[in-house]
Amino acid sequence: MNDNSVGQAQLDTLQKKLDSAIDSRRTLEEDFKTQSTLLIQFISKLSLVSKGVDLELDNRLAKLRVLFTKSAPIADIENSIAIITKLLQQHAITNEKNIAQMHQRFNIAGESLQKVNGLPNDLRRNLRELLSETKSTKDALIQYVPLLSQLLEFYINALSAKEKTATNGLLTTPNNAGDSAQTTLDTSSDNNSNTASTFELDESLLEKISVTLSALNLSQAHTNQLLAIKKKLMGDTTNKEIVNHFLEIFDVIVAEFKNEQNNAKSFLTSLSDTLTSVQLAVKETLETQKSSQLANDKINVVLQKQLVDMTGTVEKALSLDQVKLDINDKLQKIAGTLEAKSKIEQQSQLALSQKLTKMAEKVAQLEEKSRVFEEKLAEQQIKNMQDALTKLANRAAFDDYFAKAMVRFQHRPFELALVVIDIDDFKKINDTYGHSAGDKTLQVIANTIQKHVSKDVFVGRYGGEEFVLIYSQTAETDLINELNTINKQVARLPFKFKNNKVSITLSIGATHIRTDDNIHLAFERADEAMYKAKSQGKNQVIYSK
Ligand SMILES: Nc1nc2c(ncn2[C@@H]2O[C@H](COP(=O)(O)OP(=O)(O)OP(=O)(O)O)[C@@H](O)[C@H]2O)c(=O)[nH]1
Repeated sequence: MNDNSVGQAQLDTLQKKLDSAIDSRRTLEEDFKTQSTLLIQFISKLSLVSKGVDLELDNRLAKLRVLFTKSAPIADIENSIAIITKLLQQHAITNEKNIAQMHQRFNIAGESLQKVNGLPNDLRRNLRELLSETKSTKDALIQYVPLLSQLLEFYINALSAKEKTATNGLLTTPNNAGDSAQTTLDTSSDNNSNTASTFELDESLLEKISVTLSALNLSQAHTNQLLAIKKKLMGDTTNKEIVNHFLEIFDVIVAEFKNEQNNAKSFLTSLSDTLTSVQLAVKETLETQKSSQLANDKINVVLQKQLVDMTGTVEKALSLDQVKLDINDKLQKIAGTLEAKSKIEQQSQLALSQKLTKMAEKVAQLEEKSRVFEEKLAEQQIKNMQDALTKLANRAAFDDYFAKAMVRFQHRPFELALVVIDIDDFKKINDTYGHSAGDKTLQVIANTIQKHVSKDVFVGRYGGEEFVLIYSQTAETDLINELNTINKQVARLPFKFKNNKVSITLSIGATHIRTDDNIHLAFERADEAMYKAKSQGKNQVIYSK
């Protein structure tokens, strides 16, 4: 082999090593790009899930997504993740504060009840247990605070209402009781506190409680429990039973708080944990890159020096043979240095790809959790728009649907009609056969209406014994025919309460929306038509032009 071919072979080896170093670098960059895309997708999904929870969090996540999309410097990304982690921590603190406040209120109300004289022993024991349990665990969801406060208010009202009407000494209030929570249950007429005293609940109060309970959107299991308690409450006749059932209602609501809170808490905790570990992984990656950059820089210096040496060798050489020998020697050294360089790059690539794999696993785990949370949120949203008793759309869903229909109508008018349906003499059903019979009646009538309306008609429970329908493409005659059919179907329902056959009828008011209407005017017209049906003898449909 002549000198030229030895030199050429060395240069070829050098070229190959350089090529392989360039390839490793490219693979590294591609891997990083793939993982960045994965993170961008994850952050998008995360933004969707946490949307509306906190405006600032929404914005920060959007910014982080942009940073990833435009491959911003890793230090900026690290900074952005640190801010998001901090936000999540602040969120957790605010949440804790709200929960603490909620508990304080809960305990104040509970302790007031404890001060009531003459409470039965088992009730006192249950109450003590409930209070000590809620004191230590501090569980509650802020969205339920107004409902729970309302319920507590009913409870206190129930006791003080009896104060005023108690003429038989069953309930009295001590003269110094300035605080409504100091209401005293006095069983002086019967000193045995276990003996049940008569306590007739104010009907409007029961109705308010019933409506409040229906407005609570709890899980299916808790809703069933509440319905069962509500049923028992309607048949209660003694103080002891009523108070016990109120406490059972609290128990169900507290249990629901716990479930909901645990779900949200565990999601936020794992979100925060994952972001922290992503932040750590990014930091480590940055450090790995920095140290591999340092090692590379050092090698480059060595290479540089070796190349300079080689030039010096040629300049200083006395003979061609010596040049050959020296260059050969230097080329060996350069090849060794390049090999070391490529090894460092491979190691750094391996370390980086291991970290990215770990990160991707974490992201996948969190994606799964956020999917479950997303499903729960969607379920909750459906429940928020549904009436718990009849399973029809509720008032909120109606308001939303009708408002959107009105916007479409104002954009381009079409046959948009609104119908208000009210059950006739419904109070009589409640008064004669009890509230449970009334509830059952509402369910059966809701099903019958739903069964006999055309497809695509919106059916909702407006409240109490009132239903609303929205028709989107039905002309006057067809609308009146369909409403008459519904009316007849309901009148034919074979209701039987306490062995009495009962016929229940409807009063129905309907109208088409006019171009000069607004939501309020249209509703009033349909409502007036319904009242006209009532005043003209009930059990009929009135259409208002
Ligand atoms: N069982 C039950 N009753 C309810 C519910 N919501 C409202 N009510 C009752 O519905 C009744 C409505 O009575 P009113 O408004 O006097 O009307 P009505 O007896 O139907 O009389 P007309 O409208 O004149 O035919 C009241 O007794 C309410 O307590 C509920 O969710 N369940």
